[in-house]
Amino acid sequence: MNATAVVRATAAVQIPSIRSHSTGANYAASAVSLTDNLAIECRNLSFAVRSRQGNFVPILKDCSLSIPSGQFWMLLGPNGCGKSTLLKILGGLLNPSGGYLHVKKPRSFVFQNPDHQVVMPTVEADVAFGLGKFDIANDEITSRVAKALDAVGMYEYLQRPVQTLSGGQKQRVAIAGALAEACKVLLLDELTSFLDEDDQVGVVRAVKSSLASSKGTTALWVTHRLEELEYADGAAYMEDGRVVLQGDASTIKNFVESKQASYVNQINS
Ligand SMILES: Nc1ncnc2c1ncn2[C@@H]1O[C@H](COP(=O)(O)OP(=O)(O)OP(=O)(O)O)[C@@H](O)[C@H]1O
Repeated sequence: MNATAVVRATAAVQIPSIRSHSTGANYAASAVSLTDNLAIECRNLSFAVRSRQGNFVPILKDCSLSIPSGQFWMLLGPNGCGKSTLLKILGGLLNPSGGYLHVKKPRSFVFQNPDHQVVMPTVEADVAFGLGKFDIANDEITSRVAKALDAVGMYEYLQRPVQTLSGGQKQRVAIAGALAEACKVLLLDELTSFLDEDDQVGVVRAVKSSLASSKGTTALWVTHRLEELEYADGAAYMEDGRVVLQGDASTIKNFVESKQASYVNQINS
């Protein structure tokens, strides 16, 4: 598939549902890749929650998305359309009710509020923290931490206590933690929503430059900010639980702007 082509997100392949419904707890995601070039591939994903009355409420419906390896993509759409839900499914934090899912691993999820994930006393200790689960030598840990902090422009903060960092600097440390673990897919949920304008630009640029210095890491970034699209290789737009359009960033930007203009026209007429 041409990565920059605009693709109407329709279900090209009919894949039977793995479950007809789910709270998701015991879904055994059978990961099958259609194409090795894709870091993320989902087709006809569905996800439902159970209401207090016991009914299943669909959140994702026939949701399909393909993201090539090594690219920086953004996911946009109106409030409540399902962006965070899709991201959590891609990150393995939620299990889909049905459909087809492939995400390259290891994958890392970076949350909106950096205070929830930057937890160690110093920057160096925080980035090294996640490496404790691997059987690697101290020299290798030191080297990975240095490279990851360098990739997000934070190497000079190595010894800084984390409580002295700005929100954007904490976000970058959280991203460095994911990069140090050599993640193949980086999932970032509205990182810039808590940040001032300088920090917002710093974080989005850090992701962009860290992908350039990594070996094929792919990032998917949920945002409401159209101006961030200038950093993206591609983007997808969701409405009502499904991706309605995916393609190059400028096409998605034009699409969203024309939707906004037609909405303004409607309320003015
Ligand atoms: N556990 C849940 N129980 C009930 N409804 C849920 C649950 N999780 C999500 N929803 C609903 O699913 C829909 C999609 O939520 P989600 O957070 O994925 O949207 P979003 O596109 O990320 O929204 P926003 O841009 O406002 O962050 C919303 O209507 C939300 O209220």
